[in-house]
Amino acid sequence: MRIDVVTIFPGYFDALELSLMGKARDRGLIDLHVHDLRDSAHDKHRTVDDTPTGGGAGMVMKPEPWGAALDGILVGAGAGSDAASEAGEQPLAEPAAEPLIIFPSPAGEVFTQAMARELAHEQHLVFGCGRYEGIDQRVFEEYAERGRVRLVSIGDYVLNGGEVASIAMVEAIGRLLPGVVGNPDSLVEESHEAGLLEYPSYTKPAEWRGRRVPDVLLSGNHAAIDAWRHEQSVERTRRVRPDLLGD
Ligand SMILES: Nc1nc2cc(Br)ccc2s1
Repeated sequence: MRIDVVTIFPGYFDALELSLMGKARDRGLIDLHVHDLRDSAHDKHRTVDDTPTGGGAGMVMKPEPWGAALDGILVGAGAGSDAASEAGEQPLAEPAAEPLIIFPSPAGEVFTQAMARELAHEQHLVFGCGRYEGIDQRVFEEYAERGRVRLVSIGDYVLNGGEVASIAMVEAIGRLLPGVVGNPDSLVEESHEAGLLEYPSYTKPAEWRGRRVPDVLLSGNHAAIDAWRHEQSVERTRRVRPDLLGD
């Protein structure tokens, strides 16, 4: 999977050089490209924001730098117009899959494990990280007309920008790609994977500060263990997230 990120704070994405995401990149499972939006701001001061038209507090991200940055990514991916297609000729190679552009936004659809699974099938994702009071609305309109755009929220709270949300989504999606996590079985019984929260986990020692591991887990009776774990998942979900059960 190719992932492009547009941001005024590229340094945030150094976090994706670590751990599993870093290994996935080293192994070519994820091809990450981070673009500084200011490199697409061609005025003398590399301006990316301006005051809100109609008044109001804060600043809004200007459309021109976003247009230059996203065009550069889309045309580079063969998803925008190019000389061959403009000349009406057949492209030499099969055009690349059309990228999906994701703008993290508190006003977006809520990101879920189901969406992570869905997006893990994409060949090319582009994350546009807004800051300030957001991005000029015409950017969303422009790219929704030319391709696929989704505004996505990672929760009902407001961050200072889309970078942290993008990192969260890249990790949630990236870990589902074949070969990224060592044992794919570990993806099956996680919270939200089957619409339930995961059961509590234990390891050695069998007793710690007078607290024993539940006897069933020491029984070797795997049918009983599976039943206990499912019961624990349902009980935890009903207690903590009854909405997931439709209650
Ligand atoms: N929860 C979220 N808050 C924000 C704030 C900004 Br500014 C941009 C994107 C997001 S996603």
